[in-house]
Amino acid sequence: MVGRRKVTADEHLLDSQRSEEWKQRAAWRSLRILSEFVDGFETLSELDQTQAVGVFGSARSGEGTPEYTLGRELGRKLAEAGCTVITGGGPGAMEAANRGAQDRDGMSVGLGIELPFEQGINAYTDLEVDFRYFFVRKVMFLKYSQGFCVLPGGYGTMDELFEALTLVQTNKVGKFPIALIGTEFWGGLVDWLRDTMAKAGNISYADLDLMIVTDDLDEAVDHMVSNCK
Ligand SMILES: C/C(=C\CNc1ncnc2c1ncn2[C@@H]1O[C@H](COP(=O)(O)O)[C@@H](O)[C@H]1O)CO
Repeated sequence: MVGRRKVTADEHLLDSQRSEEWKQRAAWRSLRILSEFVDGFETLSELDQTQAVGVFGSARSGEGTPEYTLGRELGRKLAEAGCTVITGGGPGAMEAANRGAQDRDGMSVGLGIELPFEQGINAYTDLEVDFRYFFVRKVMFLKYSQGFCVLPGGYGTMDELFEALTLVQTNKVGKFPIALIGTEFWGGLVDWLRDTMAKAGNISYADLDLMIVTDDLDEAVDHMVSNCK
């Protein structure tokens, strides 16, 4: 613990300021990482038979916010379409989507992450796995989801979105539908991607078509169902 803050496994692994002995032990940490992959694959293998959609979005969109309402409705619609809903298992938009899936008796999955401040997985999951390492958890999102719906969010959401986009852009994964939900929230980013990033030649204009931007949840869900790999 640092003060009242818990030192996480990610922090231990990434800390470059430790003693030689500490650095030697980092090599053994790979076994712990391996065991986390094994646990994740074992627990989530039952999802191999389902069509699953990952939902990303802000941990801070609490109950009562428009984003929470949107996330819950999205979870409901995904479940009605027969999709399993996979989230980060946290609060805010993640909780909303898990809750919506359960509202319609859909399968609701939470991939939790160890954080410096204890929080636990939200109360609306049927299947959950807790990860110590963010990067292991990311592999699970990508392995077990066939598409992604992205609600308004912050850095965590951006990280997850751009990881998915990069994998599709570089052909590391095949067809992977991505829907950004909320034109007002996402519009500025998409304008910047086109008018600055694509204009500078850092992505191609065709790369903008790797995602749709919509306010229509039915359109987002249709995009998932008709394009899932
Ligand atoms: C900030 C608070 C809690 C954070 N708890 C999280 N639990 C699970 N997953 C999380 C958490 N925070 C971020 N994530 C992942 O990133 C995305 C949301 O990040 P953003 O920066 O809020 O957009 C989300 O999809 C998760 O996978 C206390 O309220």
